[in-house]
Amino acid sequence: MTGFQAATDLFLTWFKSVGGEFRDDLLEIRDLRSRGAGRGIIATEDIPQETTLFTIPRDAIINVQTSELPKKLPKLFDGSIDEADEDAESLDSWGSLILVMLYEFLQGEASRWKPYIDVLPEMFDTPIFWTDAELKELDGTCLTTEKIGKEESDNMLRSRILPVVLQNPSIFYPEGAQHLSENELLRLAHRMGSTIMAYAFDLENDPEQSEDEEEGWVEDREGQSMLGMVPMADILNANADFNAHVNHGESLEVNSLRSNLKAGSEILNYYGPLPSSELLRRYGYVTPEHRRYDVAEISWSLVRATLGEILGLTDDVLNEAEGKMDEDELEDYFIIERDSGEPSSEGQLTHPARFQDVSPELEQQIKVLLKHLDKLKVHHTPNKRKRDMIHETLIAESLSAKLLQYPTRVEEDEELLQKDNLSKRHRMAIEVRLGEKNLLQEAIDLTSKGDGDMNELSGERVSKKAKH
Ligand SMILES: C[S@@+](CC[C@H](N)C(=O)[O-])C[C@H]1O[C@@H](n2cnc3c(N)ncnc32)[C@H](O)[C@@H]1O
Repeated sequence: MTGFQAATDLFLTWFKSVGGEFRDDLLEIRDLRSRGAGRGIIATEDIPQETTLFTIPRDAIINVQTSELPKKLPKLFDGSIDEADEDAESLDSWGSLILVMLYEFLQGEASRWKPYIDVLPEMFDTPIFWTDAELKELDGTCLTTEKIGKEESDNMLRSRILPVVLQNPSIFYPEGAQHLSENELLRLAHRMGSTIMAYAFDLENDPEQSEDEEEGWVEDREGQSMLGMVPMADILNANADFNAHVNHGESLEVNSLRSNLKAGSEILNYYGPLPSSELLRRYGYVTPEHRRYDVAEISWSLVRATLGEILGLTDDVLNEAEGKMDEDELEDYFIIERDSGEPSSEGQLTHPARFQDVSPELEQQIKVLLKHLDKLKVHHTPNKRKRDMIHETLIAESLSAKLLQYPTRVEEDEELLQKDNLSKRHRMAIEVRLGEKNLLQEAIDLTSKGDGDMNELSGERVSKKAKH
């Protein structure tokens, strides 16, 4: 038996010993590493709709209510720390759970969750762990350095999390245990943070309990919900086309959703309508089913520069007109996305995702800018038809300019994906950028339907330029 299988078996035995119920007669935890999906849960029989597949008692969850750590450092967790220090922020649910996970991890055999912690990952494919060369493949996509947030996480962990462990070694380490160096601790804190990002659940109240008790499972401090690590529910992989649902009651219950869940199918949870970029950022994987939710971001500065080009206006003029706009109305970025609809109650994707419009917010901002240009008498668009033409041309050309910001073209990406020697990370980066480009092309096609008009305007611009 491999170490991987042995760890799975120990975990399942432990899960039952803490009161978890698992329908072994219907399900099996399988090794899905050959398809890059770690562990997953597979149906071994056909499963009827609304079958309870497994149940997790609330005290088997790891969080601030079940771990011993908050009892040992009460001031830190009850929000009363540093009341005298106005600059001190209390830990949010994220920071609290990182500390709890560090504590439980460092406790080793002394943690009551040890067999569960042993099946949590040591390595991640989320971009926060990518090398610079790997990150380069994401150039032009929504996954910017800021969005990936390595530096911000480092700072948060160094300033808020590590000092707590370093100042309280006798709490975090069992007697005789070797203490980690600051760098080792930082690596471990990143690992715990990423585990929480990809595995933790937002816990909802047990409706029965919250009726008569004030203290519920939703931590209402500053409106934040309570995060928790939920053994077994997080062995489930997930997709946009899914077949199971987690119910938050007295215990957490995972139920089947489909009327026809066949033996051999993987039981899949749902993380929400996430675009490939966000799925990669939070969970370190992508799937074809999530592509329908892909998004691209276009900056206002690019649209503005394109408008300057089309109308032959200088930056000064554009600045002046923009200066007349209400600052609250001025967005820096616009999201381009399809109308993807909702999955059915059985978790199926029944409608194709289609564009309705490129971005009503962008259209509105362009409209306001054109109105101010008109008022300044630097550019007059005499009739609606002409204004619409400028609109369409501007949007289509801005989207085309955005396409040029990716270092590779669609055809190159498609060719690269045919290779079978690509690393997993490289392949995922290509999927993300290709998804964005396909989306932008679809938006261009939608905008370019009135091509005749656009040609007319482009022709006008060319002749205008030629005159200068
Ligand atoms: C909550 S865990 C699911 C259990 C996980 N497979 C394991 O072995 O621990 C979430 C992680 O599982 C992987 N995962 C989830 N759904 C996946 C899918 N459809 N395809 C590939 N990997 C998936 C990703 O690595 C993700 O970060």
